[in-house]
Amino acid sequence: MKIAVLPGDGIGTEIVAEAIRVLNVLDLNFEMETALVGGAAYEAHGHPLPEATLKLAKEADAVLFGAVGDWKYDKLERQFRPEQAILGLRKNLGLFANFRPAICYEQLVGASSLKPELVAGLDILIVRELTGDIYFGQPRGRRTAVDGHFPGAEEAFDTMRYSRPEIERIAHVAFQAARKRDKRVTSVDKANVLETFQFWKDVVTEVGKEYPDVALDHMYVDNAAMQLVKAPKKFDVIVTGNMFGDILSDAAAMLTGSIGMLPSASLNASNQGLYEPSHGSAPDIAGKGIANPLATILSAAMMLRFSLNQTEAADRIESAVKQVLASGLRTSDIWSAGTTKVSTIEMGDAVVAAITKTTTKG
Ligand SMILES: NC(=O)c1ccc[n+]([C@@H]2O[C@H](COP(=O)([O-])OP(=O)(O)OC[C@H]3O[C@@H](n4cnc5c(N)ncnc54)[C@H](O)[C@@H]3O)[C@@H](O)[C@H]2O)c1
Ligand SMILES: CC(C)[C@H](C(=O)O)[C@@H](O)C(=O)O
Ligand SMILES: [Mg+2]
Repeated sequence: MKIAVLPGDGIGTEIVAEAIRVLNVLDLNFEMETALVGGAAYEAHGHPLPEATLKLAKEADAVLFGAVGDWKYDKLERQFRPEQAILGLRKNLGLFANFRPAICYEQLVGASSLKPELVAGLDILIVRELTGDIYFGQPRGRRTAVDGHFPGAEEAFDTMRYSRPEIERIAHVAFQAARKRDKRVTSVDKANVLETFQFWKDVVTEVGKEYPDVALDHMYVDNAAMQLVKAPKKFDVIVTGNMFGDILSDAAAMLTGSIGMLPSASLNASNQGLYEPSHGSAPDIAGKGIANPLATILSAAMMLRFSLNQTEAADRIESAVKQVLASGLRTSDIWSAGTTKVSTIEMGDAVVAAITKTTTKG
């Protein structure tokens, strides 16, 4: 078994280093190979997703990804911007199903920006379609407007689109996930305005008929954003398109205490997966040694569970994380009075130590 390790930029390198230490202590005998991606790859090879990196990712059984991006690349031609690396990996590997579980650990109830009673016990799953929608629709570009409010003016445009099979397959993923949980799916759309999302709603409804044991309801995305901060525990599984899923998952991150707590798994049809925290390269804190590595460590646990058939090892990582939080250690993003502030590396040390302790106990 081979894991492609792509740390990327900013805090990507800091948090992936901790996840690697956690994987190493489990002694699972995987081969790991590291490659450059994002801005780091652009600097070295002139492209954010070099051929060799893509090849490594395709050949691996799973990819562990950090984050890409930095403000200094924002003026580059789009094809050279770091973000194209993660988009290219998703597209090239066919990683259409993105799982973003938002779980509020008991110890972090007070770290959320919401009232404790709204998030205590929270366990929701966002299933985000990841290879379609306005992110990948063609045509897109710049042109001179021929109509609209300002004919003759410079304008930019993107194309929102979804095909029936694309919606069907992500809907199946969501219903099947719901069967293992509380058997409720909320499909989030904007069918009241966008034809793409009326179609989305129609197709999800059709697929839902194959899952009579799962309750399906539909919600407009603006209301969903509100409900997520009003009564998040009412959700079980949320299924939605690429762009709405991006936005709603960052909002859901704060329900867990911090975006530094939200892992993710992106799977293709053959269960090959890319695992990454839901957050970005955080240039504002990069290099300071204060980033929370837990979203990446928990993404590594998802990798063991979903792609590498190592359920027990995944359980051990997750219970080590809970133990560390119970012992009061916190990176600054989840720190509150009465807890102990630790660095990225100290948090990694603590998870490694908690795993080692359970190993010794046998
Ligand atoms: N998958 C990815 O690689 C990915 C995802 C999102 C954003 N990005 C890129 O990252 C760059 C920064 O984007 P942004 O600032 O909008 O989003 P971001 O997620 O990087 O950061 C948003 C805020 O959350 C904080 N934060 C994020 N992760 C944290 C962690 N692990 N511990 C503590 N605090 C954390 C940051 O310090 C920042 O204040 C951009 O170039 C963007 O395109 C990449
Ligand atoms: C960096 C960017 C392309 C990416 C996205 O929009 O999908 C990020 O925000 C994410 O959530 O993984
Ligand atoms: Mg995002």
